Amino acid sequence: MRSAYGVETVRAAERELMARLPDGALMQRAAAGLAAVCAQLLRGGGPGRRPARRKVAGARVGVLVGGGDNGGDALYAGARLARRGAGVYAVLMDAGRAHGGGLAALLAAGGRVVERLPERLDLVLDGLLGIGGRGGLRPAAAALAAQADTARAAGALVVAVDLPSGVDADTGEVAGAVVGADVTVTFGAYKPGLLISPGATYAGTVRLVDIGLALPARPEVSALQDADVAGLLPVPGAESDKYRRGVVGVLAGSGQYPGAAVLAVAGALRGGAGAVRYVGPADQAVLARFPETLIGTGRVQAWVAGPGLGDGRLAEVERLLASDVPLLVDADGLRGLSPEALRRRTAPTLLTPHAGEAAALLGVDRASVEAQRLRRARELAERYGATVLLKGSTTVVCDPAGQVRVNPTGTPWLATAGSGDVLSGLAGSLLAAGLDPLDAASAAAYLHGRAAHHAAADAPVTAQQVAEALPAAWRTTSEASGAGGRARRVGVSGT
Ligand SMILES: NC(=O)C1=CN([C@@H]2O[C@H](COP(=O)(O)OP(=O)(O)OC[C@H]3O[C@@H](n4cnc5c(N)ncnc54)[C@H](OP(=O)(O)O)[C@@H]3O)[C@@H](O)[C@H]2O)[C@@H](O)CC1
Ligand SMILES: [K+]
Repeated sequence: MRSAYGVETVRAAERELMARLPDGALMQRAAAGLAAVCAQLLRGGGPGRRPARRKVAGARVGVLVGGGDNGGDALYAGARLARRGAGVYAVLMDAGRAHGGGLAALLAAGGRVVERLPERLDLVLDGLLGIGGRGGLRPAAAALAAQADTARAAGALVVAVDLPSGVDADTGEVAGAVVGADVTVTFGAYKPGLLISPGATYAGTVRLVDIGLALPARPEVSALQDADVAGLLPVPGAESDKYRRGVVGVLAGSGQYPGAAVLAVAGALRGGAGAVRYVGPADQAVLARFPETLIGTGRVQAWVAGPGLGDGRLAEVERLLASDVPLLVDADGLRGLSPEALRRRTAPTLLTPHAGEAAALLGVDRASVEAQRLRRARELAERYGATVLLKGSTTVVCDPAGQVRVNPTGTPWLATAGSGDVLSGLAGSLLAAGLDPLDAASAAAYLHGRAAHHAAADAPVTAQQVAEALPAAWRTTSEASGAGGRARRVGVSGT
C-alpha cells in the first residue's frame, strides 16, 4: 500500500523527529537521498529521455532554488553532485532568501550561481517550493518553472524536490503554472497531491526517501498495490456454491441502451460473485451474450442499478434504495438522487459517478470536479452518507468516514463508451461476494485499470475488451503479489 499524508501530519512528524536530532540532520538525509536518485538517473537508471551519460562527473545540472527549505534540499543535493564532478548551476528565485547553509555548501563544492538556466543540461532540480507552497505560483516562481519546461523540452530530466512546484501537496490541485517533472523525489511520506491528478500527472515517477518520520497508522490517502488487492479478491473454497459466493443483481439497460446491460453483466460475471441476475428489458440481448445469466427478480446479495436505464425506471431504483441490500448506483440511477434517501438506508451504498454526474449531485460545474477531485469526492461521500467512487483521470474512492483510496492503475484508454458499465458490474459483484464498499470499489477500479492495460497495449480499447481482459488482470494481480489462490475465502451468509 502506498500511504500518503497531508502537510500538517508531515510537519508534526518532522517536528517530533527534529527535536531528537542535531540541527539540519533531516535536511541532510533528504539531500543525500535526493542526490543519490539524481546520480542514478544521470548514470542512466531512470526514465531515459536522452542517452545515458553513465557517470555523474561531467554532467550538467541546473538547480532552481526557492526561498524555503525546499530550496535548501536542492542546494545541498547540488553540492553533493558538484563534489562528484558535475557542473552545477543554481538560479535563485530570491537571492536574499536562499538557504544560507545550502548556498555556502554549493559554492564550496564548485557550484555556480547564474541568472538563468544554461543550455544543454542533463538534469534540472526543481527546488522552488515544497510543502510550504500555497496557492498558484507567484510570477517569479512561474518564470523559473517556465525555464524548467524549456530545459525539459531540450532533453533535460526534471527532478522535483519533494513535489513539483505548483502542485498542492494535500489535494493535487494546480492553479496556473506548474513544473512538469519526470521524477519526483519525496521525503518521509507520499503526499496526497502526488497520487491524485492533476498533481500526479506532473509528478512523473515518484521515489520515496525515508528520513525516519514516525507517521500515524491511518494514512489520509492510500493507493492499493498488487498484494493489497490480491488479499481482497474473493476465492471460492471447497464448500462454496453459487449462492454462497453471492449473487449480484443488475438493474440496467433500456430499449435505447441495451448495450449497457450487456456490459454491466459482463463486468459482474468476472467479479467473483457466484451468479448474476439481470432485471430489465434487455434480457434477450444479455442472454444471447451470456446464457449463464439468471433472469428476473430473486434474492441477491448486492444490486447494481443505473447503467443505461434511461429516465423511465427511476421508481425501480427508488425501491432498491428502500431495501436493506448493499447497492451500487451508477449513471442514470444517480439522477435526482436525494441525500435523505441514502442517509435512511441501513445497508451500504456505493455511488460511482463520473465528473459530470458528480457535478450534478453537488450542484457545481464539471470543471470544478475535475480540478478538485479529492475535495469533491469527500464532499459527496459526506453529503450523501455513501461510499463514492469518482471516475476519471485519477479514480478516487472515499467512504463516509473519510477514508480515501486513489487508484494507481488507470489509463486514459479507459475513457471509452461503456467502460463505466463494466466497472459498476465488477464492483457490484465484489460487493455481492462480501467486500465492503471501500474495498469493492477500490479493488474493482484497480482490476479495471489493469484490464485496460492488458487489453489496450497502447492502442484504443473497447469496453467489451476491457471486460474480457478482467480474468487476466485478476491473475496478474494475484501472481504479482505471490498471493495466487491464497486470497480470502468467500461464503456469504443468509442465502
Ligand atoms: N521541515 C523539515 O524538517 C524538512 C523539510 N524538508 C523540505 O522542506 C520543505 C518545506 O520547506 P518550507 O517549509 O521552508 O517551505 P517551502 O516548500 O520551501 O516553501 C516556502 C517558500 O516558498 C514561498 N512560497 C510559498 N507559496 C508560494 C507561491 N505560491 N509562489 C511562490 N513562492 C511561494 C515562500 O515564500 P513566503 O510565502 O514566505 O513569502 C517560501 O519562500 C519540504 O517540502 C522539504 O523539501 C526536508 O528538508 C526534510 C526535512
Ligand atoms: K519542488
